Parts: sequence; C-alpha cells; structure tokens
Amino acid sequence: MMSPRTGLVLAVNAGSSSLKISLYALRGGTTPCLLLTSSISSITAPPAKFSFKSVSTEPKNIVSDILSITDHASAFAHFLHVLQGEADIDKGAIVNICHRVVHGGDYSDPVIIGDETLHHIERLSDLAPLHNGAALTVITSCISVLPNANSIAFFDTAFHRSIPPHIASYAIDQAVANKRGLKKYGFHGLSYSFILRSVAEFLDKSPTELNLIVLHLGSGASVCAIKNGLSYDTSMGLTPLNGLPGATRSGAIDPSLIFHYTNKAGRISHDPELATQIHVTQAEYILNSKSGWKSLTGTTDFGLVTRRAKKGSDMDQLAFNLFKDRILNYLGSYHLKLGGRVDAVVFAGGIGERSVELREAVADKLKCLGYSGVSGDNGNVDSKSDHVVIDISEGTPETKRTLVCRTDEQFEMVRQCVHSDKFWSTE
Ligand SMILES: Nc1ncnc2c1ncn2[C@@H]1O[C@H](COP(=O)(O)OP(=O)(O)O)[C@@H](O)[C@H]1O
Ligand SMILES: CC(=O)OP(=O)(O)O
Ligand SMILES: [Mg+2]
Repeated sequence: MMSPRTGLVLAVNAGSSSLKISLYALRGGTTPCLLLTSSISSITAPPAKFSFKSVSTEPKNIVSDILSITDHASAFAHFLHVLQGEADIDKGAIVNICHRVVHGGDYSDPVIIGDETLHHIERLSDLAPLHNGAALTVITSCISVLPNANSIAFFDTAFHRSIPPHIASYAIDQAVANKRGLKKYGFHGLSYSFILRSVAEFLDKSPTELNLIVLHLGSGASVCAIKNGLSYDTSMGLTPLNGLPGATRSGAIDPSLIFHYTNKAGRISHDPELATQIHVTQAEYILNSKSGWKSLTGTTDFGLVTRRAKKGSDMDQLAFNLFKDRILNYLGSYHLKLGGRVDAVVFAGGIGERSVELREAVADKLKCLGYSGVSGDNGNVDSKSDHVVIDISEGTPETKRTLVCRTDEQFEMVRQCVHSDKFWSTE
C-alpha cells in the first residue's frame, strides 16, 4: 500500500541566471496543491529581480529589485526571509525539498542527497559550470537551515538516458571517452518530461505514441527529438554549451575556433561572471560567459533584442536571425531522424513561450515540411495564462501541429517526488 503523502514540498530550480521556487502542499493524496511561487532573475546582471506570489487564502504579489542578491545562495536566503515575513507557513512542515541539478552524469533516478551524492554533483560542476555549483550552494543551505527535510536531487540529464549509443557517442577514441565519460548527456530533461506529459494530455494520446520536436528556448536553449515518448536526440552535449546559442553561451562552434580566438585557451582562471567560485579554462569562460546574444548585442534579454531588431538595429537583427538559423538546423535534421512522422513542434522556455516574432519566423520556415503556419492565437498566448498547452497552428491539422507549452520544471520535480514511495515515510 502507498504511504500517505502529507506535508509541504519545496521545489528549487537553479538556472544559469535565475532561481525559481515553488511550494506545494500534499494532503494525503497525490495531487500537489500550489501555495506560492517565487522567482529571482538577472542574478548575474544586478540588480536581481525578485518576485513572490502566494496563491493561498491571502494572495500576495511582491515584485522588487534587490541589490543585495549577488548569487544563488543570497537569492535563496532572501526568499527564506520573505517566506518568514509574508507567508503563514510553518517551515518545519516541509518534508521534501526537490532540487533541479543540471548535470547528473549517469544517474537515472532522483536521489536523496547525502555526502556521496553531494560529492558526485560537485565533481560534475566542471561539466556544467553555470549550474551545478549554483545548485550546490542552495542544497547546502537547505541542509543547514531545514535539516529535517529530505533534500532530493532531480537530474536534467536523466530524461536523455534513452538516446541510442550511435547518437550519444562522439567520434573520438572510445577508450578515452569511456574512461572520462565523454559523451552526449543532454539537459533540460525535467522540462522535456513535463512537456511530453502535458502535450500527451492535450492531444489525448499516450506519451509512448508521440513523436515531438521540442524547443526549450531560455537563457540556455536546446532542442529535443522525442520518439515514441523517449528522448532520441538533443542539441546539448557533454555540457550545456553545445547546440543552440544562449544568453551568454556560443552554442556549437568549430572546436578549433577557440585556439584562434585566444592563445590562453587552456589557462585555468576564475570566471568573474559566475555566481560561484569554481575555476574554468579561459576557453570555457569565453564560450559560456562572454558569448551568445549578450556578446552580439550587449543584452541578455531576447525580448529587447527582438524589439531593437524590428527597429532596424544591425547587431540585434544578426542575433535574431542567427538564433533562427541554428534552430532550423535542428528542426530539419530531427524531422529526418523521426522519418517525417512528427505530431507537433512545441515551443517552450522564456523565449519560446513569449516571443511571438520568433515563433512566427520559425513556423513560416516549417511550411515546406507540411506545417500550416501560425494562426492569430500566436499573438494571444500571453492572454491564455491558465492554459498549459496552446495550439497556435493555422486551422486544425491532424499532425504537424505547432504548440506552445508553459513548462514547469518545479512542478515536474514535485510530481516525480509524489509518485515515488522512497521519498515518503511509512509511519
Ligand atoms: N517578451 C519576451 N520575448 C522574448 N524573450 C523574452 C521575453 N521575455 C523574456 N524573454 C527571455 O526569456 C529568458 C529567460 O528564460 P527562462 O527560460 O526563464 O530562463 P532560464 O534559462 O534562466 O531558466 C530571458 O533571458 C529573456 O531573454
Ligand atoms: C541546462 C540549462 O542551460 O539550463 P538553463 O536554461 O536553466 O540555464
Ligand atoms: Mg531554465
């Protein structure tokens, strides 16, 4: 018999430049009830923007710029401070804390964090320099401030364990590759998992019947080809640097480029743009933190890039068109890999969910593959804030639909937590 699910569950998502937090209550059943959400964005481009929204009996909505937030640890401390002052929440009732950990190596399931997992996540920090170190600072703070709650790691990489070896392997010496774990791991897996389930519900199909191409476009951006409900290929690789460009990341480049960009590529240094103290090579620093549309346009805000591009700014047009071009590379190749049998192309993430212009530009190019282009609903996504999935296809195509999904990595962790007996006491 399933043990009862009672108590509060906190979900913490340390993104490269943001911290997103949700608090849920479980009252014996398996349906989590949302109590509040909080987000801190622009952590690496101060002032950080803090928002706190409680949806319980006394709704509260706080939005402010906070200068004292300089990293993920101070962002989390600020959240706890506001939680204490503004919400009638007993922190002692938090039984589980779900942490998004971007790089989990070969872990395939979520795990309660003890010393061994902590060291494992730490060792993998080199392979996700913008992420694992930041998540670790929040995890250690939770272990010390909320010692009675389980801290559980949910890995972005787990969803991609199904990618076949001929796609996950690189064409390099396999003795070295196996010894050092050099292969494609893929990321944004919690988001892809949420999207797969939500789209399956929306289309009234089993996830195992679905072939999707999903674009998760945020500060970090990736694409995933989902075949019969399983990840078949994705654009990020050994690290979240490969594939599409991002806010400060170059995405895929000719690997030799970096040695022509700088003659200090291998020199180890501290990345001053990072919120944590980890050391990386100059090559990693340049390609993770000094590239992307920030390097082209001076801003990490793709909304601003789009507005300025429309007014004719050359560099912003370059950034917009370059991003669209790289997205098309994956859309074309993933259609071939899926044998042309695609139920839907799905847009998600901060840019995918908000950029009317990028969706329209990409959907226009997809018409040659049998897509219908976007309808007027493409401009109405924001007004449908209570919809998780929105169909923006022109007409009502049977397949090859164009959808937008409001992804929620925090909810996905809580859902997985609720469905796993091992995180709930039998007493
Ligand atoms: N109206 C908009 N149009 C296009 N992009 C937007 C808009 N609003 C926000 N964004 C982009 O969304 C990004 C954040 O996406 P999100 O998925 O929340 O990021 P993270 O990768 O930090 O989780 C911002 O960096 C910004 O570029
Ligand atoms: C993996 C990754 O890039 O995550 P995020 O987009 O949250 O930074
Ligand atoms: Mg994110």
